[in-house]
Formats: sequence, structure tokens, C-alpha cells
Amino acid sequence: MNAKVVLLPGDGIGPEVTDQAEKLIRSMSDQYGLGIEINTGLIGGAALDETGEPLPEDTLAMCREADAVVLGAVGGPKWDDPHAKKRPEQGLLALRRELKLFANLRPVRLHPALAEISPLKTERIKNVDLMVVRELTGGSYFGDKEEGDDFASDSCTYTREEVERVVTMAADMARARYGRLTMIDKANVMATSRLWRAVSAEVMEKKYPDVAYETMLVDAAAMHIVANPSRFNVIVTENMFGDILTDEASVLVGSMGMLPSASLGEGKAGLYEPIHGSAPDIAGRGLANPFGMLGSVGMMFEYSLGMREAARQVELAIWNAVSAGQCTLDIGGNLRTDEAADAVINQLGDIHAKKVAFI
Ligand SMILES: NC(=O)C1=CN([C@@H]2O[C@H](COP(=O)(O)OP(=O)(O)OC[C@H]3O[C@@H](n4cnc5c(N)ncnc54)[C@H](O)[C@@H]3O)[C@@H](O)[C@H]2O)C=CC1
Ligand SMILES: CC(C)CC(=O)C(=O)O
Ligand SMILES: [Mg+2]
Repeated sequence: MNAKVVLLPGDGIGPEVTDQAEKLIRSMSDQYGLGIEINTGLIGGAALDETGEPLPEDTLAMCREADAVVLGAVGGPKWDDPHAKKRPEQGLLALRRELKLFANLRPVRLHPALAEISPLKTERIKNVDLMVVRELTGGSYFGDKEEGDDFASDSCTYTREEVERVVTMAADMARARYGRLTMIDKANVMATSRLWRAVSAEVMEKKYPDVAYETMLVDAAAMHIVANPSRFNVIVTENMFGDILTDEASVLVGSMGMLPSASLGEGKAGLYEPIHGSAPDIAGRGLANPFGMLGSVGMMFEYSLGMREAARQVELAIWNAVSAGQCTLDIGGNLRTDEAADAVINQLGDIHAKKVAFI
């Protein structure tokens, strides 16, 4: 196959979880005889310290050549000076934009063993299995900014095309899941949301009359996600709403450390990262949950390497590790980051051996 994967560990717990991703990729590569080539690059605060840029040219060049990029997290208190001209997070935003990765898929599925970890009542969350499709290269994270001591602005812009392509991807997903699509906006206040509403309605009416479709205001959605999360199946929303709502949704499944993501564009190349940040409060202590990162590697096998079965095996291995209590402190286990990842890799070996024995 000779796929090329670039690892960008970044900052805080980023390198800790990226090390686990590398182990998993190497193990899968050996198991399937894939010969995956792995290269590592600088991004975020680590890149700022070494090169003065949060996304150095050679990192970007390497990523453009790759089939997939796997990223830990960027940022941290060391680079948080509000007057700084360059910030680690700019590196990640620039990478997403340069690679034209307009859709960020964030699946949220509860493992029944973790229902008790969630602060929410088990009967409310037991059927949670949703897919959030977050628009990733538009909106206020990318609009023009003014920044002064007495005035600041972030402009939020969207074009018809930006809305159409991400809603189309989300509607395809809803159709494949025999599910319903909820488009979340703030159309009672924001002009961009009214564009989202009009364009989404057109797309759904013309191309997806068979997919159940609804709209919801983001403030109400924030409430429904915790009050009645299993009512959702596929959610599509703009960049910032999706960012915020998915951190909220992580509470449903036990921990921020559980949620993976895949960022996709027109082609097959993608960026794979857990939804969490660099978690400075636990960095360097072996406490980081690696499952969101390992789940992201699973998504890489599906979306960039076209290996759906391999992706299902990674998902199942994480599921089995959780069932066996082989997990980190945040979800009630007592394993360190590397031990929890090793447990998943061992589970994967068992799954593979059973499959081979069956054949
Ligand atoms: N994709 C990225 O690179 C992102 C970077 N950030 C950056 O990360 C830094 C810290 O941001 P925070 O607001 O603290 O958000 P965070 O996501 O890093 O942490 C929030 C809370 O979740 C916990 N947590 C996160 N990941 C975990 C894991 N794998 N296992 C166990 N617990 C975990 C942390 O310990 C913390 O209590 C900031 O500089 C922020 O800009 C934030 C979000 C995304
Ligand atoms: C640029 C990132 C720090 C934004 C974020 O929180 C995310 O993508 O989850
Ligand atoms: Mg976020």
C-alpha cells in the first residue's frame, strides 16, 4: 500500500497520545503488511519555540504529500500571552485551511460500561450514538480580526458553497445511518445562520427528501444535548457551535479523552485528531486518556486508507478494552496512558487472531 502518514505531536499531552497513535499505526501496518511510512513534524507551541512559526513551511509541505496527518494537540500556558502576535492554535487553524479540510466528523457513542462515569442519568444517555459534522474552515475562527486595547472584532462569514458542501456530507451520513439530520444555528439573531438555514433547506429538499430533517437554535440545542441526547442522530453546524457542542457532548460518554475526530475535504487525505486540547493540567503525568486519539487512527483507516474493516477492528479493540476496565483514571481505570494503549493493541491482536482462526 505504501501510505504516508505524518505525525504532529504538538504540545502538552499531544506528544503523549501521539506516541500511542504511532504504536497503533505500526502494529496495524505489521498486522496487515501495509508498509506505512511515518514521518514526524513540528506544529503549535513546539514549532514556535523551534522555528518561530506555529506551522513551519516544511511541516505543511510534508502534510500536503501525506495520505493522512495525525495530530495530538496544540497550545498551553507557555504561549498564552494575550499580546503575542503568533499563537500555537494559529498553526492548527492554518493547517486545516491549507489542506481544505472543511468537514470535521466527531462521533459520540456511549460505551455502556461508562454510563456511570457520566454525571448524567443512565436512562437519558444509554442510547447515545450521534455524529456531529462540524464545518471547519469558515466562520469566526477564520474571518478578519481587529484587536486593540479598547476594541476587538471577529467577523463571521459563510458562503453558499461552504454551507452546501458540508450539509451535503452530513446528509449523506444521515442517509447511510437511516437517521435524521439536525442543523443547528442561531438564525433568530445571526445573518450567517439565516444563510445556513436557507441553503440547508434547499439541499435537503432537492437532494435528500428521504432524510428526516430539522433545524434547532444553538442555545436550545445545548440544553437538549444534555437533557435528551438520544433524540439526535447526525448534527451539522458551523465551526464555533460545533467546537463548543462537542466538548459538551463529551460529557455524555465519560470524558473529553474519549472522542476522536476526522477532518476531511474533497479528496481522501485527512487530518485525524482527538477533540481534546493539550490538557496542561495533566500533561507529563501519564494520565491522558489515549482512546480519542486511537479512535482517530481508526477513522484514518476508514476515510484515508479505505480500510473499513481495519477501522472497525480498532473501534472494537477500544470497546473491548473499556469493557475489560483497561483504561485510564478519567474513566474509572488505573492504567497509565501507554498501558491503556497497549491494552487496545493487545485486544486488536486477539481480534485479528480470532479472525484468522475463523478463516
Ligand atoms: N485541537 C487542539 O489542539 C486543541 C487545543 N486546545 C488548546 O489546549 C489548551 C488547553 O485547553 P483546555 O481548555 O484546558 O482544554 P483541554 O481539552 O485541553 O482540557 C479540558 C479538560 O479535559 C481534560 N482532558 C482533555 N483531554 C484529556 C484526555 N485525553 N484524557 C483525560 N482528560 C483530558 C483536561 O485535563 C482538562 O481538565 C489551550 O491552549 C487550548 O487552546 C484546546 C482544544 C483543542
Ligand atoms: C483551534 C482549536 C484550538 C479549536 C478547537 O478547540 C478545536 O478544534 O477543537
Ligand atoms: Mg475544541
